[in-house]
Amino acid sequence: MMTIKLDGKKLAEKVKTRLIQRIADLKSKGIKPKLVVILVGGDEASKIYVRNKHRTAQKLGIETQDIRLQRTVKESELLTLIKTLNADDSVHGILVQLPLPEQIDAKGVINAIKPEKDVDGFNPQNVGSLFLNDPHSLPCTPAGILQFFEEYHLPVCGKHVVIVGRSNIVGRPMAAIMLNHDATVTITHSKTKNLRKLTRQADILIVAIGKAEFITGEDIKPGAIVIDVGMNRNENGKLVGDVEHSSVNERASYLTPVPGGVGPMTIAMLMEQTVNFAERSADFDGKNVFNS
Ligand SMILES: Nc1nc(=O)c2c([nH]1)NC[C@@H]1CN(c3ccc(C(=O)N[C@@H](CCC(=O)O)C(=O)O)cc3)C=[N+]21
Ligand SMILES: [Mg+2]
Repeated sequence: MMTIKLDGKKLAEKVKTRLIQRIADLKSKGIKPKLVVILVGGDEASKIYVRNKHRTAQKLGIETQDIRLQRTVKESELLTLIKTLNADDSVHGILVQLPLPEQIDAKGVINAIKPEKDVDGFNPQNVGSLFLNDPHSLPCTPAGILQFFEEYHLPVCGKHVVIVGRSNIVGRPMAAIMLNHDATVTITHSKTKNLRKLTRQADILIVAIGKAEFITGEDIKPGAIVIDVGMNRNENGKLVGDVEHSSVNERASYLTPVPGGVGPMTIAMLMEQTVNFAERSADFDGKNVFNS
């Protein structure tokens, strides 16, 4: 079987192109979309993410500000900063890069971000709205994955979607989004018995567990659509996904590459969400109607 590559680089360009006019319209109203990224310490994946976010935002004319804090920063300091950004009308989106160092309670920090500025869609209010099929913002990676299904006209309704991984960032919100699109959803994780028996039943398999090449050709049903969310370095320092592409290729009907698949889409959706939020602030004539 010929496997069709789901090209995230190309699709991300398309998503960004459809933002250009919207950003111009905002600017004619005196509004420049602005995203603030808070970084505490910083691992390798985070650095890639930050670099790519910057480059993309700059090209589009979205303002980004990075606030870099020491790894040893106090939680109270971080919370004070978020409060200031929540109150700043020039800021439309706030993203706190995860993971955070151990001394900081990530849950408390995410809770502190005003839901209307929560571009990641991680705040419990936004998670709840998503689960009730009335989303305010979608987590960027699952939102980016959904774009592939729309772009390539791949039906989701009635399909069996199997998700490997139950993280707050990908697995859980992805399950909610697929359920909202009338899929039958199975979430598998480290405690799942006979996990590979379930992955073989998937019409659509979404893998987000952070284990290099965990899913191989034998683990999928021929013709399945496979979405690889992983970004791991193998022993040679090469970037590899959670899927073994050599064996899944020619067995899957569609497959996202790594790199160039889900990663660029995550960034494109982050930009789109920032623009969405800036438009909402403009619609209300600068007045903050979401008093939270
Ligand atoms: N609050 C928060 N939200 C996140 O969404 C979030 C986060 N924290 N922490 C870190 C992870 C990681 N992440 C990436 C997104 C895109 C690429 C990306 O652009 N990847 C490209 C480039 C790879 C390369 O340059 O080597 C690709 O896959 O093609 C990478 C990593 C978002 N995350
Ligand atoms: Mg990728």
